[in-house]
Amino acid sequence: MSTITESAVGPDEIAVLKLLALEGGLAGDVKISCSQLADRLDASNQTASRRLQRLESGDLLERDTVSDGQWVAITDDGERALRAEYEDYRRVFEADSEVDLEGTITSGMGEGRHYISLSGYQRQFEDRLGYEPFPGTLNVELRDDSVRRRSAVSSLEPVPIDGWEDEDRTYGPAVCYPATIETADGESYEGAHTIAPERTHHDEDQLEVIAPDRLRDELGLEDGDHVTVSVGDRR
Ligand SMILES: Cc1cc2nc3c(=O)[nH]c(=O)nc-3n(C[C@H](O)[C@H](O)[C@H](O)COP(=O)(O)O)c2cc1C
Ligand SMILES: Nc1ccn([C@@H]2O[C@H](COP(=O)(O)OP(=O)(O)O)[C@@H](O)[C@H]2O)c(=O)n1
Ligand SMILES: [Mg+2]
Repeated sequence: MSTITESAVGPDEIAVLKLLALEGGLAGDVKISCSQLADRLDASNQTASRRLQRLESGDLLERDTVSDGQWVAITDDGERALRAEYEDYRRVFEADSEVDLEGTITSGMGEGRHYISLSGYQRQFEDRLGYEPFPGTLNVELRDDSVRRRSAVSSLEPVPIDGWEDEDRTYGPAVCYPATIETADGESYEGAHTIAPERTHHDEDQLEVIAPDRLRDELGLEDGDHVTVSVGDRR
C-alpha cells in the first residue's frame, strides 16, 4: 500500500516538474538543493524531498545526489507529462482555434449533390465561403471519441448559411466551419468547410465536408479510408 502512495505522481509533483523545467531541466542537468526547492514551493524540506522521490520513482526525473544538493534532469516521460499539461491549457485558452475530428470516408444517400447545387445555397456559398462548391458533400463517419469531441466545434466562429424558400417549399439553414482534411498518408487539402444542415437524415456521427474540388479525386479517397478533419482556422 505505502509503496504505491510513495511513488504516486499527482498535481503536486507535476508542479515541481514544471519548476525544474523553468530552471532548465528539459535541456539538461540542473543543480538544486531541497531547501531551495522547499522555499520555492512554500513547503518543508521533507515535502520537497518526497516530491522529488516520487518523480524519480515514476521515471519522470533522474537524480544524482552530491554533497551540496543534487543534479536533476527531466526524462522523456517527464517531458511527456508536462506536454500533456500544456495541451490541456492550450485547449482551455485556444478553444476557438481548432478541433481535430477523425473518421472514415463513407457514401451517403446521394442527396448532398442536390442540395449543394441549389441556387439559394450557391449564392451564399460564393458570398460567404468565397467559392462555388463541388456538387456534393464528402461524408465522414466519425469515431466515437470524435463524435464526443464534435461539441467543441460550437466554440468556433461559424459561417452561417441561411434558410430560404422557392414557390414549392422551404429549405433549412446550415452552419459551416473552415476545415483542412488530412489523409492517413499525410496528404492534406486546405480550404474546405464542414457543413451541418439543420434538417438532415444524419446523426452527429456523420460529418459532411464541402470544397471547391472533388475531394475523392484530390486526395485519392475511397470508402473506408481514414481521415482527420481539422475544424477551425489555423493560426
Ligand atoms: C446545404 C444543405 C442544405 C440542406 N437542406 C435540407 C433541407 O432543407 N431539408 C432536408 O430534409 N435535408 C436537407 N439537407 C440534408 C440532406 O438531405 C442530407 O441529409 C445530407 O446532406 C446528407 O446527404 P448525403 O448522405 O447524400 O451526403 C441539406 C443538406 C445540405 C448540404
Ligand atoms: N467536395 C466533395 C464533395 C463530395 N464528394 C463526393 O461526391 C459524391 C457526391 O456527393 P453526395 O453528397 O451527393 O453523395 P453521398 O455523400 O451521399 O455519397 C460522393 O461520392 C462524395 O463523397 C467529394 O469527393 N468531394
Ligand atoms: Mg454527401
